[in-house]
Amino acid sequence: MSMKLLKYENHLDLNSMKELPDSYAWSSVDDDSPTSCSSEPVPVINLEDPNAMMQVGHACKTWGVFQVMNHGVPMMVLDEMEASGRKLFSLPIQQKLQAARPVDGVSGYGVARISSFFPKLMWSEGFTIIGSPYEHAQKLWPHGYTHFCEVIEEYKKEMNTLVNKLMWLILGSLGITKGDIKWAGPTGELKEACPVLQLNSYPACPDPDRAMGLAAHTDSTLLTILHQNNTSGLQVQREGTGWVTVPPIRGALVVNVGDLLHILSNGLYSSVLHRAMVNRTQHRLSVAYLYGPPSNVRISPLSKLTDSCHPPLYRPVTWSEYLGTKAIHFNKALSLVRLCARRNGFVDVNDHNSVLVG
Ligand SMILES: C=C1C[C@]23C[C@H]1CC[C@H]2[C@@]12CCC[C@@](C)(C(=O)O1)[C@H]2[C@@H]3C(=O)O
Ligand SMILES: O=C(O)CCC(=O)C(=O)O
Ligand SMILES: [Fe+2]
Repeated sequence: MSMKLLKYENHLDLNSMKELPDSYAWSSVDDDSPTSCSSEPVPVINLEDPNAMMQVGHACKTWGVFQVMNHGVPMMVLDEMEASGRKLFSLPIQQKLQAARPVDGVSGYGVARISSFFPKLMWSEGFTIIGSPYEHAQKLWPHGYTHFCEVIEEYKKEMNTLVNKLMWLILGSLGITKGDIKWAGPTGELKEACPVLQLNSYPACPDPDRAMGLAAHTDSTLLTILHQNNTSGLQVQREGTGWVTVPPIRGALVVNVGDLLHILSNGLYSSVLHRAMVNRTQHRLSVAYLYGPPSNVRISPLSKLTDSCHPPLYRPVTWSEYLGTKAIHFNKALSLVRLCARRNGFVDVNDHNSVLVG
């Protein structure tokens, strides 16, 4: 029997397993348990606050993650997305496998793409939608796919509006205006890259302290907007503190700084390392809207943010080039597009284009 089939068989069992199989036991998970009780909470920003831009900038600089309220996305759109996600993941495994992600593909049903970089399996299943959801939905619900498609399209529309709002707040906080962004249209709308929607399902787990829902990673995006249901599990790593839980707040959305915003801001705003934990009794669901630049745009540090004292730290890269690097090198991808010496004076060993400065 092939490994792929075995993995999917294990998946089939995730919802009913009474014990954690060894292949899912991450021995080191509780060595670095969260310190969230004692630490400062992840910032929660009211987007209607006149000071929102300053707060967003501060959160990007000091955390790389924040939650937003009064973001303009109707509660009903969030609830319907959640219900549709639940419906999808509660289908029988054979049905879900009709829409399985091809071995060399990106969209469809399957285990986390980053699984291959880890020796143990993750306690989760994912569904990636790129472009139109019709093809997948038709395979999942041959006789009733239109509602799912409508929900996805509506969700993407709302997320696109919000991502525009957030991008301009973030760029504004860096002193960047519309004329500085090549991929902004005449009325300031950011030309839409093909957005990616990632649905994640984390079934209740018999031994949550030894399991991992989604292993630590940064997103290969400019921004990610995450909707989590009422079950906690998302944790972010903060320098000097450790893992901090991002508590679910009804109606709020989590915003992550991704690697491409890290590059665009010349490292002023750092992409955030995050992971998802699982729990013993509740099924957890999350929906990530992954926002990147249009495919022909090369992202490099904004010239307004660089001068002779602050040279560009990264070389230009398109979203798809970066995804390709990430798919091969995973968490070394960002240092592989880095040009200059690190602030601590060392040159990254992976970086063959390094120039020492200062
Ligand atoms: C556009 C993207 C961004 C991807 C790859 C591709 C499609 C799915 C995205 C995710 C979603 C889940 C976490 C992640 C780490 C994963 O494994 O798949 C993400 C990855 C990335 O941000 O690198
Ligand atoms: O489920 C979560 O809270 C995290 C999901 C995530 O990090 C992702 O989809 O990229
Ligand atoms: Fe993520």
